[in-house]
Amino acid sequence: MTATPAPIAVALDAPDLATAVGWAEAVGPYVSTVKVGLELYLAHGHDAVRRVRGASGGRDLFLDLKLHDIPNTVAGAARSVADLAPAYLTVHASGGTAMIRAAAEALPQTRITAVTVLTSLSEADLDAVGLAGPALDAVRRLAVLSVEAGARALVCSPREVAAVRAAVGPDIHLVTPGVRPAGAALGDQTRVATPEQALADGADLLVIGRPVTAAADPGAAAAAIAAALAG
Ligand SMILES: O=C(O)c1cc(=O)[nH]c(=O)n1[C@@H]1O[C@H](COP(=O)(O)O)[C@@H](O)[C@H]1O
Repeated sequence: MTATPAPIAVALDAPDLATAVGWAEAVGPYVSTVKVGLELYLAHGHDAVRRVRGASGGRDLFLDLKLHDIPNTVAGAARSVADLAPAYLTVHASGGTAMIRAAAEALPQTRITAVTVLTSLSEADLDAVGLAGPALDAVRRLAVLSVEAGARALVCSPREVAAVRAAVGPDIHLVTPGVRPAGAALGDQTRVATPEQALADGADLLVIGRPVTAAADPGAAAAAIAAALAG
């Protein structure tokens, strides 16, 4: 077990609970956080969250449900997961100020984490959905709006993290998916950087899924990334 686990949230995007529990056990010694997202939560719910958290050795919980609805509904959804005491709960920043505030008020102990612009989206994708202009402009605008509404963490790509840090200051946790060790397959991610670069640019927590969980030995993959970050 490493003395200080690395600031990594491993995305436990597994089709079944047994696989997710195995990954959580393997990576728990090396990482600070485990992330449960829609694939696992929608199939197995609260029980899955408790099981993987236990298997990880009690690492912090990042509950990635990307809530996006009217404020009353989002507040209710946030209350529905209060007993899991997540350190982070995601909402889509584009849901707007009142929605983010409703989540923050419903779950004051949790860092409501606003997802700015998905790391899978390219500049061309943004054009197509009517968000013309550099991704950075939209990310920065949504970041500032979210923090003003009570978000205490933000998700952006590692390419934008330095600019977002400059815009929101030191107290907001910046979380970056779209992290790929050099040479790793990008999959569906487009706005990416290496773990070392993301951390150097000011990220507090790196979300990493397939580079760890698709490896032959997920524990060894997590340990290698953690060691690279420590070095
Ligand atoms: O909110 C997230 O965690 C998230 C936001 C985002 O913009 N991009 C993104 O990839 N994610 C999540 O981060 C994880 C990335 O997984 P890999 O691409 O396998 O490393 C997945 O669980 C995504 O759902």
